Amino acid sequence: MSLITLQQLHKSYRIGKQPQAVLTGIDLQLHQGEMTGLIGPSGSGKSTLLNICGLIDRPDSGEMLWEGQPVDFSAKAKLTQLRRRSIGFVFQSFNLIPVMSAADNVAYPLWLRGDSRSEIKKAVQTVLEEVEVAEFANQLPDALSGGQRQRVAIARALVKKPQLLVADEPTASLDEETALVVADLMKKLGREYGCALVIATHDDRLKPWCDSIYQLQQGVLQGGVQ
Ligand SMILES: Nc1ncnc2c1ncn2[C@@H]1O[C@H](COP(=O)(O)OP(=O)(O)OP(=O)(O)O)[C@@H](O)[C@H]1O
Repeated sequence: MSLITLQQLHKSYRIGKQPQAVLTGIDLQLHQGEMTGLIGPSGSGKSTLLNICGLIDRPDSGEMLWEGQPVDFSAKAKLTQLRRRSIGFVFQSFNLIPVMSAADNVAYPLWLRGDSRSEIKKAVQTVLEEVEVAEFANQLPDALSGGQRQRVAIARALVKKPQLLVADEPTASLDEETALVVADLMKKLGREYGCALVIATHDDRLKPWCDSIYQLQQGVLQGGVQ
């Protein structure tokens, strides 16, 4: 069974008096252990679709199933709980908290969840080693390179062992070599942690990492399993 099933999702934004249709009938399944790529021109709705998958935004109509159960977008507290517990996010601009060390940034989702200090310490150390930045644990984000910051952001997304990892242009701020290393790491760790990974990208070089790749054009998805 897929982790996430989207059925006939529609979403528009109102700009002035005019509604602008962005998603016009999206059908998609995301499977654990697999990487799904979304490509498409700027403004085609990739972030909008990721935000719905990540329970940050809601569709106007259509259904989203999580492990086969319909998601109720009006149940805000339940959505927040599911998002905190089960979804990790990686962004182009890393979104690390500048006044917190790399280790504390990674620990943050576990503090929010109320884990014990000893559990947090162990989990943070393990994941920082997996993304190969353990030696920078006590540094502030400003002291790290872009690639190192994105590794810390990946660690922060994975530390709670999410079922879904949502990545919006995760390599767009990185040089070519670093981008490919980061893509490789996300794919490897996504498999290891058994999460479904959905990634929006302009970067054609990431295609080989994707199990399925979809082009978002005029509100609908084209493509599929590679
Ligand atoms: N909160 C919002 N209010 C109004 N319009 C929005 C909002 N968010 C997105 N849009 C519009 O929806 C369309 C799709 O935007 P979206 O950010 O999803 O595209 P994208 O494919 O991710 O673009 P990019 O590749 O440039 O990041 C755009 O026309 C954008 O202006």
